[in-house]
Amino acid sequence: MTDGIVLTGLRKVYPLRGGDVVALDGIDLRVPRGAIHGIVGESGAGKSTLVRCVTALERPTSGTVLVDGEAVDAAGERDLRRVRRRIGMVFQQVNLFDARTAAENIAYPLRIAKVPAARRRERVAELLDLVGLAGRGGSYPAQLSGGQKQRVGIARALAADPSVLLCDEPTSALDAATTRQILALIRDVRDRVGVTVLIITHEMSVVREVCDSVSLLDRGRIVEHGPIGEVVGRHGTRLARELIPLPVTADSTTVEAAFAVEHTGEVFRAIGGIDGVAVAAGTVETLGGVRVGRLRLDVAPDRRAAALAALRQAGLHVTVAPGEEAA
Ligand SMILES: Nc1ncnc2c1ncn2[C@@H]1O[C@H](COP(=O)(O)OP(=O)(O)OP(=O)(O)O)[C@@H](O)[C@H]1O
Repeated sequence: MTDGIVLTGLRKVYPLRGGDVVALDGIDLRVPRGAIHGIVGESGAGKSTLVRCVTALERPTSGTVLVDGEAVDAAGERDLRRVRRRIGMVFQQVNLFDARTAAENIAYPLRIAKVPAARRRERVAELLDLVGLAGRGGSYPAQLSGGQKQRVGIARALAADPSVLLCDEPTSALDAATTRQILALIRDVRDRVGVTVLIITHEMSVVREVCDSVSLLDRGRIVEHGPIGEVVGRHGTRLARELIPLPVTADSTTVEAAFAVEHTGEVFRAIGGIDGVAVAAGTVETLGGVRVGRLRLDVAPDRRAAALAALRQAGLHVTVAPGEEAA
């Protein structure tokens, strides 16, 4: 049995009168048990369709979806209910019952599954504790902040002890500080209960902060994929560029450059060999568990084009102000 999520040759075509829409065009993806995987991509790339296929809300046109070794795509009505119970869903809009307390909202899927009342109470107390809301079970949604409501949403998604947590834009409605707390909670939940997490997002900061690996979806295909440490190290790729957002300088004589810290020696040797480049400032930060060095470099205006080419040749992610490249 293969644990986690395995998608093979997943294809989804929506037949429309004006011509078929190919929403997923042959997706192969494996997310091992306990991993946090991000799916990023522009609007229309196929992210929601992919989620709907994993939760069996949508039947793929062809290909297979396995969750912990069980074929979701081929499940019959009865199996489907059991398979769906293995998948917890967290959405941008939490959609709690306003007239029910946090505890009652969390207990709801357990009532549906006919879990006895005593066990329900026990489980709800465990879940409130897990999501950092111990003592708030009696609060109504209107008495909770956006972040607290999302905590209730996560507890509710985990109630039936799923093996997969699908998070569809889980933090898009939250401010930056609350986003960080919710992402830390998702990571903590993964560490404590070993759930496999798939996060659909359009925010690279979410990927940076919480994901172990990432796939970039473009017109129904995975065009870039890998562990965060690997994708940020790939030269000139879209994910590497977007995962290492360096502040763009408006000054044509300075540029920013980033590199994996283990290459510091080579990077400094390379810079030392390039005419007209000097290090002005530097810092190191950790990104998805990978240490990345950032440098601000002074570049002599008359050597600019050659210096930028040489820096890139040396494997640095170089960022210049828009319109400054040719200056
Ligand atoms: N039910 C449907 N019928 C027809 N076409 C659909 C249907 N659902 C999605 N599509 C099309 O499939 C493609 C992928 O859509 P999808 O919603 O999966 O993208 P997305 O990456 O989730 O976008 P967003 O970030 O805007 O939600 C789009 O071209 C969309 O118009």
